[in-house]
Amino acid sequence: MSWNQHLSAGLRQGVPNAGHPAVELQQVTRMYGSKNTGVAALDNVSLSCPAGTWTAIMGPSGSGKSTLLHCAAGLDQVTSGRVVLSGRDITMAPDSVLTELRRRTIGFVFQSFNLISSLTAEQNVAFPSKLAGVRVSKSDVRQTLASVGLADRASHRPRELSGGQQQRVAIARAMISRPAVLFADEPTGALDSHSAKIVLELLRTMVQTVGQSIVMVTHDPAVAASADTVIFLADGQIVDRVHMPTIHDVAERLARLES
Ligand SMILES: Nc1ncnc2c1ncn2[C@@H]1O[C@H](COP(=O)(O)OP(=O)(O)OP(=O)(O)O)[C@@H](O)[C@H]1O
Repeated sequence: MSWNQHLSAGLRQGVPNAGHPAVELQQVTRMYGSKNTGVAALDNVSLSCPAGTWTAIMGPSGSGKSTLLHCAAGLDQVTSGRVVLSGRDITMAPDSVLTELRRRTIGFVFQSFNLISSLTAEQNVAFPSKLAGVRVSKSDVRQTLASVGLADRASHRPRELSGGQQQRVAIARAMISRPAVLFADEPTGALDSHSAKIVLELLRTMVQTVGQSIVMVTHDPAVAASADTVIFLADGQIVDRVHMPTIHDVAERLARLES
C-alpha cells in the first residue's frame, strides 16, 4: 500500500474540517515588557488560514514568527485581539480548555523531534495519548506509523532510525489524535536535503489526501515553497503574502525584507 492509501485508510475520517478556517487571528497584538518600553512582537495582525491548506510563516529574525505560532496554538496569550482555532474562540480560554485543546485539536512538530530515546517508535507515538488518559489501540498506532511509511520500524528506538524517520515518527505522534491543525516549527531544520524532501512530501500528502491543515514556521525558502501560501512578517506585521509560491518567489521577497 502507498502512503496515500495508508493515509486515506488510517486518517481520513479523523481530521475535522467543519467549514471553519483552521486558524484565525483577528487584530492580534502581543506586547512583551512594560506598556511604555515594551516590544510589539505582533502588531495588529489579522490572518485566516483556510482548513485543509498549508500556510508557511516567514520573515527576518525577530519579526514575530514564533510568537505568531505560539499565539495561534494557544501556547501564548495575546495582549489584544482574538484567536479562533478551528471555529473556537480561544482568546480567553482557561488553562483546562487549552490543555484539552492541545490533546485533541492541535498537534506539534518541532525541529528537534523530541522523541523519548528509551521508547520504541510505536511507544513514542502512543505515549502522549497514554499520558492524557486517552486510549489508543495498537492497530491505530501501527496504522498511523504505516501512514508515514514506517510500518516496518514500529519496534525501532530513535537511535536506530535516521533523522528523517525520527521526524516521521514525530509526525505520526502528532497525527494519532487526528488534530484539526498541525503546527510545525522548522520541521526539516535538522534534516539533510533528501530526508527533508521526504518529510515535506509527507506533509503535502497529508494536506491533499486527508485535508490536514498545517501552519509552519521556517527560515528556508525551499521549505516554504512547499506550502499553499506564504505569509511574510516584518516587525510584527504582515507585510507580504504569496499563494502557490515558487522557491524563487519566496527567496526574492525574503531577501527584500532582510536587506
Ligand atoms: N518572552 C519574551 N520577552 C521579551 N521579548 C520577547 C519574548 N519573546 C519574543 N520577544 C521579542 O519579540 C520579537 C519577536 O520574537 P519572535 O521570537 O516571535 O521572532 P522570530 O521571528 O520567531 O525570530 P527568530 O527567527 O529569530 O526565531 C523579538 O523582538 C523578540 O526579541
